[in-house]
Amino acid sequence: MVRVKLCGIRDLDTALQAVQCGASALGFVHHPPSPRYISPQQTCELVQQLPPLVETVSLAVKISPSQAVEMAIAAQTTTIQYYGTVDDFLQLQESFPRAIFATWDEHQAQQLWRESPHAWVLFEGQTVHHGGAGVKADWGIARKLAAQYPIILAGGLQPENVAEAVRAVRPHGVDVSSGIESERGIKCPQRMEDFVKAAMRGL
Ligand SMILES: O=C(O)c1ccccc1N[C@@H]1O[C@H](COP(=O)(O)O)[C@@H](O)[C@H]1O
Repeated sequence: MVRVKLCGIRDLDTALQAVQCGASALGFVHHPPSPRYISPQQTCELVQQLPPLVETVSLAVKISPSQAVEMAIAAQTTTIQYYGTVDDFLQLQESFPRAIFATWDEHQAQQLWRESPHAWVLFEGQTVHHGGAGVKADWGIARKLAAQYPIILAGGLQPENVAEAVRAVRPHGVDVSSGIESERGIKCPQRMEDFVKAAMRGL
């Protein structure tokens, strides 16, 4: 079964709807320039009201490994999705093993796997602003990577294309932010539900 992460959650109602739809993970963006920004403290309050058995992911963008860990501890999230260098990610893994390395660069993924073969990679589209922009990943490269190690596919996924993406890439999981919104930063309950159903249909 493909795992589904719905990212950019900012309030409890949306978080509970996402869980109800069958999402296996919820993402929280602690990156101030993002329209989906939520502070670690607000995330902590929200996370405490979630039912058990739901993975919660803090997005750490271009900050040091120690700041990323501090942030996840404050947010009380289970996992860190990290945007930075391979070296910093390797350091992060030492203190916070439940971490995912986000990249659009095939060579960075390979470099990481040479150092840490069990590292989790989220492969997304290439953007200037580090994700959340609806830019599609290169599914050909993603397929090649997924044949080597399980990956999470992100970037430009929507209810309309996620089943095809799952069939083409065969990832462990998929991740979406802008593709389930009615407007920038505002999640659409119907699109969240359609996305999870379509992702499950893909396999
Ligand atoms: O969602 C954001 O605002 C965001 C900000 C900074 C880094 C990552 C962000 N989101 C992640 O980007 C990818 C792809 O998003 P989309 O579906 O193409 O909109 C996804 O992993 C989000 O978690």
